[in-house]
This record gives sequence, structure tokens and C-alpha cells, in this order.
Amino acid sequence: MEPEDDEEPPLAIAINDDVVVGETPPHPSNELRASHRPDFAEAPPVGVTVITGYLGAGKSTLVNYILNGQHGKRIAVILNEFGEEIGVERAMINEGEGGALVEEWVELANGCICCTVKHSLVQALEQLVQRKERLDHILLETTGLANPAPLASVLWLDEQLESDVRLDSIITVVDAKNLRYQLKSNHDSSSFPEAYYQIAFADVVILNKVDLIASDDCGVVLEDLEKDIHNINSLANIIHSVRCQVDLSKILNRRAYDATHAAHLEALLEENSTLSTSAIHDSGVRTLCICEMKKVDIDKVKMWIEEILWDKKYGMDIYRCKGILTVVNSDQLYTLQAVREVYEIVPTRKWKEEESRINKIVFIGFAYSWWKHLKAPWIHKLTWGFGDNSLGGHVQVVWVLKFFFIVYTEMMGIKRPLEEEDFPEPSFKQPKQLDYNKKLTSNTEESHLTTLRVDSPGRAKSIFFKSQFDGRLENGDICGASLVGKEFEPSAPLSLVTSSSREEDVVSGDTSVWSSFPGFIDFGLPRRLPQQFADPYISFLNSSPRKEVPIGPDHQAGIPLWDPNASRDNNGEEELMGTCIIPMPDANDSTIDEFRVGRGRTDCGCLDVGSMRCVQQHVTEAREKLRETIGDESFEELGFSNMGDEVACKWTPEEEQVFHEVVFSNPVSHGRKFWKHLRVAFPARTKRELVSYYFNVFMLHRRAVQNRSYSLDIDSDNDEDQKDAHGDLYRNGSNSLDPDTDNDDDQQGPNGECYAVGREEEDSTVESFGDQDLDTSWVDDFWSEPEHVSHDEGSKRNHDNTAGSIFEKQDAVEIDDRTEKMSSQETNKLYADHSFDS
Ligand SMILES: Nc1nc2c(ncn2[C@@H]2O[C@H](COP(=O)(O)OP(=O)(O)OP(=O)(O)O)[C@@H](O)[C@H]2O)c(=O)[nH]1
Repeated sequence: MEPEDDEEPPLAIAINDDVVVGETPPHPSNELRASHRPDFAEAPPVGVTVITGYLGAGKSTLVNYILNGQHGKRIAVILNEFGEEIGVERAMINEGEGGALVEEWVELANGCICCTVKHSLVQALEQLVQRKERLDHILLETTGLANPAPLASVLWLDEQLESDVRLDSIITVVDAKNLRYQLKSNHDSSSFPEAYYQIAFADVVILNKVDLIASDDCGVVLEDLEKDIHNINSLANIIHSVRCQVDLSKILNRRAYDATHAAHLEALLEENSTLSTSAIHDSGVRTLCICEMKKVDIDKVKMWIEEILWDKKYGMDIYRCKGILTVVNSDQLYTLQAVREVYEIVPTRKWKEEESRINKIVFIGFAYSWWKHLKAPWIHKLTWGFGDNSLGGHVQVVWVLKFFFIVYTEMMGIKRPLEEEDFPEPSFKQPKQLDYNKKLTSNTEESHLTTLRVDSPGRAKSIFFKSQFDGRLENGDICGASLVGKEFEPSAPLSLVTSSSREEDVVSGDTSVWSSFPGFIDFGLPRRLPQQFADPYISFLNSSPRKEVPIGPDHQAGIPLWDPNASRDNNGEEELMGTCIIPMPDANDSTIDEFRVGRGRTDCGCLDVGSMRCVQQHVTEAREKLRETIGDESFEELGFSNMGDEVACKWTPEEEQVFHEVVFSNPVSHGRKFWKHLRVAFPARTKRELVSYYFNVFMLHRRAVQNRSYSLDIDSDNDEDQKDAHGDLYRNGSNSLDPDTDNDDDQQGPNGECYAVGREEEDSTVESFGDQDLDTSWVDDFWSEPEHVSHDEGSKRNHDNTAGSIFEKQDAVEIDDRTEKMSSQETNKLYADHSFDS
């Protein structure tokens, strides 16, 4: 296992313009200490105002108001957005006429600031305060679904930051129109926990949108709302506002953490530390993001939005929607804003020349039924809303956790895009890789046209202390410099959407493949180019990476001897030996035979019985039946929605392609560890997601194909050739996607039917990992190359590997046998065991 803890964390943002390009920037934590910065040693700490509030309450309105205010302060803003909002937010931000100007845009697609990106937050702060001499204040706008507790703990309790940054105050913006509903729902059913905690932590509550309260009973309603707020937080100052136009002296430099407030905050933090994730996040909330390049007809969009918001036509309960639109016969950028059923579409400004005109709409709301609809044909209706009936590209549906974290400051006065030189020169050692790049690019260009995403909100894992946060995997480096210094060193093999050596290839890399990697900066900034493989053949010389498993009494669990006479009176572990815990069915019961496991389905009427499609259909039916039986809530809670092929929905086709490529390009026979490369290829994916995808989707698909393959159809020379997520053939080690005509029939059944590797699911699924952190460090040590599953006892119709790899084959059989026998429970246990080990 790599000594990750010793590594420097990836930089959040290359914000220090004093650093010469090419030089390693100084470690931020060193920079942070006043002793290392004699020039600024005396400078007072920079105040950080946390602006929080539920979805659509008016946080951005407040930020815009502050940035444009005549306060004379140089303000930096850190913005953590939820879902795929970056494009939307960025376009919507008023860059300030005479007010603050945006200097830098950075996205960290790592999760909710309150859950998973605290580490990145600290780094961003560290780097901001390095320029403290030009900075008076920092605003930190959270997502509408953030719990302020972890932020408060980072800003207030963190000793490292103490000297340079101080928590000035927590401002919570609430929506006067919707607050009642949110608090009542929280009271009745624990929905909207975020709204509750945001008020609980506030120093100031801005009771915004009072203009939306009917004027007749406005006074009474506001008084009641104030009572509600004070019931949650008696210390909060409440300010009424319309469009957050408040006296800024009541917002900035409050120095709220005097003795009284500090005690209050401390008590809250203490209380919060014991809360479970589900207590602080509404687990039903999802994000759906739709992108479309074509210009839209604004009337159709309005009709479509009204159907969604007002008629709830697609079963969605939308809490929040925002978007940018490019409209026919107009060069104006239109913004769409909706909070519950109130919406507006207004022209905001002219599209800039360098901007790519796009429609991008983000919906956030209660989610269960969305998924059903996403699979259903309403997608077509939905895109029909955009001008014409054709999709113009294929629709991707993915479930991903993605949040964006943007830092911009007013110091420079103009945007400073990253320099071309900030990005590493790629090395190109394998000409074949170039073909693959081209293929990937062309495959994905069309899919760039229409993108449909469903995002899931983050779940808090380590609530309080940043030391608990493992930023390595989840915390991708957005500027690339630090990754290049570590995982992307020239010799490090990396297989993903690799770059080519030519300039035009760099340009052609601007596809949705790139956009599926959150670790780059979108909107016109140069793409970070990952490095190529080292010589793939070199590791042929290495021995098998398989680890030795020690045996003997020192390493194995003790199993007591069977004693038929053991009585329950005995204490100790023997007492249950021989005692039937789960009653077994009566062997003489004839009805049991009917349902005997292993006989296959008796009720299947599919024409393509036994095909992967057939299996998938039955699994889906069983899943739906189970959902009906146990109810949606239990279904979600037990993790069934994160199990099996459902997991694939959280991945874009491009990501899946890269996943396959990475795994197959790092085969056991080459002594490679694909987990390591997966982590590099997917810096924003958690270990849990990687492992989950591997076991729930990748492995089951492979097994499905293998189970249906005939040994005679397989060219033994190409034993390691694999098909990727979309059925394209490529060869391990060579990274070639060149189809091998010898293997054209690899996936044909006895009657010549074709088995495409697609969205199928085998009869078994692997259980989800629940809400706990999955420590997959064992993956590095133990499960080095489980993908090498080439022999299948069960199907007797498998690859017949002949010459040249006997040693590998033995390994594979062992691994295969073990996975074959693993039930989902056992698999989970295996994860758990190894998490504990490591
Ligand atoms: N009528 C009315 N609308 C307001 C007021 N304040 C903000 N809005 C509108 O409410 C919508 C949401 O405002 P934002 O500032 O984007 O809300 P937010 O809290 O940043 O939203 P998220 O980023 O989704 O969390 C926008 O359409 C605003 O124009 C107000 O006082 N009255």
C-alpha cells in the first residue's frame, strides 16, 4: 500500500502568482504559518463569513449584493456549488460593475463542502491568505444542502488556520415564503434537516423574500416566522430583506464569536458531532442536470418548466432549478431561476464571444420517481422542449456525486485563466495509444451534444475534523500540477483518455470525455493532459503480483470441533455448534422442489431466454417487486438502489469506457495494479464508488459475457483481449482499440446470437456499502488483480487458455473460485474484513 498519508495533499488552486511556472509551489501549510511569512506576520487574520441557507433562499443574491456594494473591501469568494452548477453559476455571477471582479474560477468536484471537501476548503483558504496583503475579507457560500457545522469546525477550531483566518460569522439566508413548509416538514418527517441546522448555526438570519408574503397578513406571518427561527436559535439576529438588500455593516466584520456566541457554537458543534449522516442530509434529494447545445424556443421551455414545476408531470418535486439558456433569435444569455413553483426566465447579458453557447439546467429536488422516468421515454419529450424533436446526440443518464467548488477573487481585477504552461507536457511512448485517443474522442463527440445527469447529494462522512478526511482519492487536483508531481510521474502508467502529442489532438480532447473528469477547469481553459503509459511490456519481466496468504493457526480463525453432544449450557463459542439457528425447510415438502435454486427460471417467457437482456429484465422486475414489498424508504435505506446495475447509472459512458480501459490495460500478467490507476484516472471518485462499480457492474458484466462464451469461439492467443463498456474490443497491454477480426465472434451464442456488453446484470448483485466509509486500502494489498477471471467452473463454456500463462491461470482460477462462491453478503464481509485489517 502506498504511504498516502505522507504525501502532500493536492493543491486546490494555483492561486499564488508569485510561483514561477515549473517550480514546485511551497507547501501551503508552511506558507500559512506567520513565521514563514515575515512580511505579513503582523497582518490581522482575515475574516471569513460563511453564507448558508437552503436551496434558492438567496445566498448568491446576497453575495452579488455584497460584491457590488460600496464597502471598499477587497473580497474573495469561495463558492461551493451543488451538482453540475458550475456553468450555470459562473454565467450568472455578476462580475460587478464597479464592484468586485472575478479573477479565478476553480472547480473541485469532490463533494459537498460539509461532507467531503473540507480538506480542499482548507487548502483554498491557505492559498488565499498567502495573498493576505491584498485581501480584506472572504465570503464562503455553501451549497443549499450544506450543514454549517463542519465548516464552523474547520474555520474555528482548526489550529493551523487560526493565525491567518478567523470565522467572522455565519449568515443564514432563509426564504420567507418557503421556510414554514421546510420547518414543518422537518418537524413532521425530518425532511429538510439542512434548513434546520443552517438556522441553528446562524449568527444572523436574513429573512429574505418578504415581498412574497401576502401584504394583508405579512406582519403576522413574519412574526410567526421569527418565533420559529428563535425556537431553533434564540441568539440569532434576524434581519428582514428583499433581495438580500441589507445593511452590510450588520453582515461583515461582525466578529460574532465573542464569549456568548462561542459557547453557543461550541455546544452546537458538540451536539452535531453525534448526528448521523441521515440526520443532517435529506437522503431523498437528487440533482438532475440537462445540457443541450441547440438554441431553444423560450415558449416551449416555459411550457415544459411549468409542466414540471406546477403539474409535477414527471413526478418530480422540485425544490430548486437554475439554468442558462441560449435562445433562438437572440444573442442574450437567459437565466432560468426557480424555487419550488416560482420561476423566472430573464435575459441577463450578452453571450461573450469566447463562451460556448449552451443550455444547461439543473434541477434539485426529491428524487425517487425521477429514476423511473429517466429510463422512460419522457426523456424525448423533455428534449422536445428544446426546439425540435431530435435529440441531436444520445442521452446519457448517470448518477454521480458532484459538487463544485469555485474560488474567485477581486484582487487582479480581471480573470486570469490558467496558462498553457501550467499544464504538463504529455509523453507519448505508444503510437497505438493515439488510435485509441482518436477513437475515444470521436465516440464521445456526439455524446457531448446532449447530456443528462442525475446527481446524488453527498453524505457526510467525517463531520468534524479535517484530519479525518482522506483527501487523496476524493480530492482531485484541479490544476494538475501536484498530480503530475506524484501519481502522474512519467513512469507512472496511466490509462484513461490520454492525450496525443499533437496540438490538434489537444483541441479535439474537448469532448464530454473530458467533462466527465471533474479535475479540469471547464469553459475555455486549457485541458490538463494526463501522461501516457510507460512501456507496457516491461512488466512482463516482473513476477506475479499475487500476494502470499499466510496459513496456520497464527493467521486463521479457530473453528471449534464439531460436538454433536454440545449443550447450550456450555459457555463460550462452542455453545451454538450444532444448534439450528435458521430452520431448514422440510426436505420432504414437494412444493419446495418447485422453487429449487439452480434450476433456472421456470416462469420465463422471454424469446431470448437466458440472454443477458432476459436476465436483466428479471432482475429489474424482482427489484421493483422488492421495492413495492418493503417500501421505497427501506429499499433506499438497505442500499438496494446502490446495488447491481443501478450503480452503472452513476457513471457516464465515457467514464465506464475509461474504467474498462484502465482495468484491462493493467492486467495481472503484466504485474500491474489497476486499482492504483483507477484512482489516478478518477480523482473525484471515492474508493467506494470505484470498488462498487467494479463489483456491481464491471465484474458482473464480464462474467455474463464469459458465461455465454464458448471456448471454441475464443482465440487463445487473445486471452486477455477484452471488450470495453460499449462492446469495443481492445487488447490488454497494448492499449489498442483495434478490433481483432479473429475475435469478431467472441460474443456469439450457440445460435449465432450476439451478446453485446451493455447494461446487463447477472443474476447476482453485490450489496452496496451503505453509508459508511469504505476503506479500500486492502484493494492495493490484497485484491491486486481480481479481473483476471478467465476460467469458470460453473458455466463449463469458458475461455480455454492454452499456452504460455499457466502460472497466471492458476492465480485466476483461485480468484475466480473464490468470487464464484461469494454471495453478496460474503463479498461485503470480505470488504469489511479487509477494511479492518488495513
Ligand atoms: N421575489 C424575490 N425573489 C428573490 C429574492 N431574493 C432572491 N430572489 C430570487 O430567488 C432566486 C434564487 O436566488 P439565489 O440567490 O440564486 O438563491 P441561492 O440561495 O443562491 O440558491 P442556491 O444556489 O440554489 O442555493 C433567484 O431567482 C432570485 O432572483 C427576494 O427577496 N424576492
